Amino acid sequence: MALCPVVGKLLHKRVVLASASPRRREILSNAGVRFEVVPSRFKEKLNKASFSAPYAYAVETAKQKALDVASRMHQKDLRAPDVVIGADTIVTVGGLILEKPVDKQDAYRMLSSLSGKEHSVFTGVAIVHCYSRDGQLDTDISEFYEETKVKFSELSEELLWEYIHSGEPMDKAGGYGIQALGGMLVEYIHGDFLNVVGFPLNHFCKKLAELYYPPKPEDVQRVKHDSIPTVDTFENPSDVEGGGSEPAQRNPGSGEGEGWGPCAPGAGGSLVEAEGDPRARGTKEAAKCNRTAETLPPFPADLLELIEGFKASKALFTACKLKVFDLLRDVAPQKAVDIAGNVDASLYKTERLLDFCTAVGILEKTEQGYSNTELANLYLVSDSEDSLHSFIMRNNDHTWNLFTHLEFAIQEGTSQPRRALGKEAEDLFQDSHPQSKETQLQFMRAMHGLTRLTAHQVATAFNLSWFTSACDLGGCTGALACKLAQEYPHLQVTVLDLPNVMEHASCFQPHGPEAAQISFVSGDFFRDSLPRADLYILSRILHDLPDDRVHDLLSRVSGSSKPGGSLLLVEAVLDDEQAARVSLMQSLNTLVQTQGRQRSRGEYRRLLQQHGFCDVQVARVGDTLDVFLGTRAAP
Ligand SMILES: O=c1[nH]cc([C@@H]2O[C@H](COP(=O)(O)OP(=O)(O)OP(=O)(O)O)[C@@H](O)[C@H]2O)c(=O)[nH]1
Repeated sequence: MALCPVVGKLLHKRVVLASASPRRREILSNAGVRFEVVPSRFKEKLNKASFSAPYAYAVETAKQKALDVASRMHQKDLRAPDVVIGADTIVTVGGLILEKPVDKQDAYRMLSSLSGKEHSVFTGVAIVHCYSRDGQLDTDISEFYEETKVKFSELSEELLWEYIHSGEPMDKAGGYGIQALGGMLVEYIHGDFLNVVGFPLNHFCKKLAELYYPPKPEDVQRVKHDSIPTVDTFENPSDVEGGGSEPAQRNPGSGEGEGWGPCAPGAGGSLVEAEGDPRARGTKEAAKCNRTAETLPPFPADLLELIEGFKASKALFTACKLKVFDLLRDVAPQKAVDIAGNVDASLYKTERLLDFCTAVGILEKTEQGYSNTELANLYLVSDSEDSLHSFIMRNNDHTWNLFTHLEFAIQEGTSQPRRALGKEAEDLFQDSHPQSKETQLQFMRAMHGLTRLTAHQVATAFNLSWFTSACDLGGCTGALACKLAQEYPHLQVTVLDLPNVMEHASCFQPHGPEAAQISFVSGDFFRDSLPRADLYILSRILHDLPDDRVHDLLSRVSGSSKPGGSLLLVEAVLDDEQAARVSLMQSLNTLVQTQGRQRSRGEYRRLLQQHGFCDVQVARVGDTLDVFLGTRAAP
């Protein structure tokens, strides 16, 4: 692949990304760069007025971020990394520089100044090559910036506040994330999209090419000014023999603005080398080393992520189990020593865990200590409204064990609760296998968090306003019922679930006005008569059941439905290409846990029709869920 040789030049180096931005991390790792993350502690408070142009401010800030990390790492290890990359993204409008908003009012101020206008996004980048000379840090700095123009639509007050309350603006330059909800505000962009997201990858590759493959005078005519060189363009004997592997050193005679000097004759065409200079010797060795790097196959970044992915999951599970995010919700920032003391763990190892959490964007680290990111406050704190803490703990305590038996599930074609948990698959959802109150509550909280993630979209996938009564079969904590009641004030919703679930449902009952619309009924939808309703709901139930039980349940629902009544079915389906990876992973989850199976959209549609539900409509919700609405025909 043409881009690989450029990025491949970094493969044998210790590369550090001096940034806490999860977006920068993702962009660089998607490009196959292997690197460590050490967030910079440089305070972004240079005097903006002292810069001739906004981009100069971004470039200088990027440089200071990278230098801060280089010098800290050098002091700590007495060895700096080979390359440190720093970046800074700003937005400019009407002569003002906008950085990350400090609070919601600030986000409002920023976003309203962008409404209906074109603005510029600048990302400054510094690539700092580090060398150790007599114990001192020496650096060669290469810097550049990229500009992208973005135009916003006119934004209503309501939209602005809704967007601000989503929490997305808070850690983003200019108060928006073009890659997520913020993309909806954008009318057009001119330039590099990834530059807006935080890292101008294309310009970065060109810069690397310029550094590692400086054109020889005779090549100047051959190289298109703005192209990223490929192997074909540059691979020739003199390039391989003499260099092109280490960045070309600045010609001592050339000024800062002149960029990188052309090759010195006799040094293989690309390096200025001094006899006896250890740095030059290192360069020769590296050149030999990188000769093979050029012919290496593409770096398997995605594969490595797959191989090691379980370690990242386990680190998150551990931080949740130690309630690190609860601790930091209450008091932040906190130093590692205080957090370790609070969670009763080793200081050194806690610090490693906290730094990992910082690197993956769920904690922030400053000189004052660690704090939760917005994401952690929303989802990782154990008692937040949208908490996924119990879902994470369920994965840690339950699903993890099941997945260690995946090979048996595949070989034997059976689910594995007996081997993994000492239970039968059918006992997982039944009263027949009593669970401790804590396990039951953990399961219910996990389902609650998961259901809430998509409940609004499920409730509004179709216009359900003409129904007056609904029954959510296996509706657990009533998370979906609650959204339905909020959306449709004339709808009465019954939640039917097993007695062991209903026993704890009161812990989740809503307190708002919608509480009066919801009732909880204890029962087994396979045995007891179903509460009367003109809309039945089966949300994420059928995939856990084998075919005979699916037919059994659907015929009971169909038998209870009046002509004109409907069934709303919610399931992750198997055959949608876009969602293939997530759905396939869920299908592994189903096969290891239960006797059910994931089905295709066509299969669910046929199942509904077979049981008398016609005019089946389907809507896609989020990345994975399909919502089906079928109407009971007259028998
Ligand atoms: O559309 C988007 N625009 C910007 C972003 C993110 O915004 C921040 C910009 O902040 P900064 O450059 O100061 O970087 P930090 O996040 O503070 O990390 P450092 O440790 O590098 O200072 C950046 O994260 C962009 O990715 C976005 O996501 N979308």
